[in-house]
Amino acid sequence: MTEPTTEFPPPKILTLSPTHKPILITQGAEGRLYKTPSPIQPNQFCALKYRPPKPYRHPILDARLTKARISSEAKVLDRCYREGVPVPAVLAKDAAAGWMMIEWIEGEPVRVGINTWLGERPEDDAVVDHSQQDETPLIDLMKRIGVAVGALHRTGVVHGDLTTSNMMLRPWADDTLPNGHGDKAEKAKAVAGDVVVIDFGLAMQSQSDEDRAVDLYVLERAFASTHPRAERLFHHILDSYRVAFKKAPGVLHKLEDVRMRGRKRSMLG
Ligand SMILES: Nc1ncnc2c1ncn2[C@@H]1O[C@H](COP(=O)(O)OP(=O)(O)OP(=O)(O)O)[C@@H](O)[C@H]1O
Repeated sequence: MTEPTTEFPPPKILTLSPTHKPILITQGAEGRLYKTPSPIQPNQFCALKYRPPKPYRHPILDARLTKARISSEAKVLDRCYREGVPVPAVLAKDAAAGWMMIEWIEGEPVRVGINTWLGERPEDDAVVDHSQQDETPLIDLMKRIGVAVGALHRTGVVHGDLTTSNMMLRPWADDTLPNGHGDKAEKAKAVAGDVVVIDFGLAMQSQSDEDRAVDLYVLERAFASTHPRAERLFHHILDSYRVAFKKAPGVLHKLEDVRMRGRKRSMLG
């Protein structure tokens, strides 16, 4: 991802309102994400995901690819949303024009919440005396992640890029937030909230244990590199996945094979 800029023209849909300027949130290699007032619910925002034309691609191929990608992402999101998986709702789309409008999810990415929790901990996790710390709020978040991934897989969808950046922590209502002030309460608040899975650009429909295991493996590797100090807690994600998803035992068995292949590959360089 490069630094967001506003130099590029947004899609036509975002230029129609004379009063509201869309905000460019991120700009990746393939697409851009804007925050804009919702045309459906006044006083609310939505996210507009836009895949602009790629000048380096043949125009016919580019139009076909863009349309297929937006349609596929919207279809997967719709399916998940209908089945109660925590994902943003699709509000509108024009696949041929390269955009879809989805529900805006308030809150921070899970990555930020976990890193706030970890705070100034020493890099080397082994020197920390965990018995002195109440890690329940962080462990509870790990369990909510496992439940969300279990729900996703139960629906017959694999995400393709599960990371703690592709999950948002939607804040709970104030009265359900952890009580109190001070460092401990602030840390607990950082990891409070519902886990909402985003970015289904690489997702596909699959019922295969192998595909599901690869999904978990991608998350495991991403987690270890993003939060090395919390790596020893990763098993809580898998434990709650096992409880949330009936077919988890087969997937977790496959995960052993996938890990083994990963280790062999890294040994061979
Ligand atoms: N529905 C949403 N509500 C709030 N913020 C969002 C939402 N969707 C995405 N974001 C924010 O925008 C960032 C980029 O979104 P997303 O990952 O979907 O786009 P991308 O990485 O450009 O997509 P792709 O990987 O498909 O090219 C996210 O990391 C998140 O911070």
